[in-house]
Amino acid sequence: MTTSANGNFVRKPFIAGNWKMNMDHVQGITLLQKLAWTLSDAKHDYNRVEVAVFPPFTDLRGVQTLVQGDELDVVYGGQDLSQFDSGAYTGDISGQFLNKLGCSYVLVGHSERRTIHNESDEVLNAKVKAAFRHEVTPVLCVGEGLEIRQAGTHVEHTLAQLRAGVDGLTAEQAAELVVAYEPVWAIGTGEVAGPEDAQEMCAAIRAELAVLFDDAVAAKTRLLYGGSVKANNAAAIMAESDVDGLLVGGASLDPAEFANIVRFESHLVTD
Ligand SMILES: O=C(CO)COP(=O)(O)O
Repeated sequence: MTTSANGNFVRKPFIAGNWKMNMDHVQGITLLQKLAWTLSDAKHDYNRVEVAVFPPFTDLRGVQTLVQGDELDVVYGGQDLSQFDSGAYTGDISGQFLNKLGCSYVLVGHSERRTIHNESDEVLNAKVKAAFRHEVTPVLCVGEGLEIRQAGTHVEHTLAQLRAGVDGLTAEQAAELVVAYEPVWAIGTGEVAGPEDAQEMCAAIRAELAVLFDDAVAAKTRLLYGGSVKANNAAAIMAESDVDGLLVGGASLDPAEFANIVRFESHLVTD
């Protein structure tokens, strides 16, 4: 992350937990309550670091009720949305429904959607646009598999996904968008990309946004890293100048561990 002379962050850090297909709606409420209590005990400043969770669709109504009832500052979002607004699309979820449930964000193009559900760049671009149509901010996920990393073409590959994902967006939308770099080989494997790998790609994404839009957009878009993030590696990754946040899978299911990731600032090594 980048700080200005007064110690404030230039872009507000964003720490997000992707619960994937874990936690039924009862378990989800317990997890969120524990997370909120832990952060409250630690006097977490939500104005300084934004905290988001991405529960399964079936948990969202319960999450909304808890967030509203207890006036939590945690924001939340869906893990996917349809590129369509309504109609005969069995099993799909409209961005309008997510908006109505108070979702601030939605994940688009997670590698598990790209691989298991064969979602193409064209479909993902339509989903990004659908999210904006319904006033839900998309978190566009990009990243390479192991073979591409080994071939050394990971930057090219990831930037191609980025270009396809943001095609046709306005500068204003691009500045609001969040992009998550998640190298597939580092997801759920315990294999974490080093802070320098995260920085290399986030810097490349920012430079590409400056080319596709302009410098002002590139300076605003928040870029996340995801892949085997834990409390013990979060601070080092967040110390990189172009990394503005973390998209956490497994470790977000443990409220104490996730709270420690949110509180990465207390783990920063100071000279
Ligand atoms: O895919 C991820 C978050 O979206 C990362 O998952 P893990 O943190 O479990 O590696």
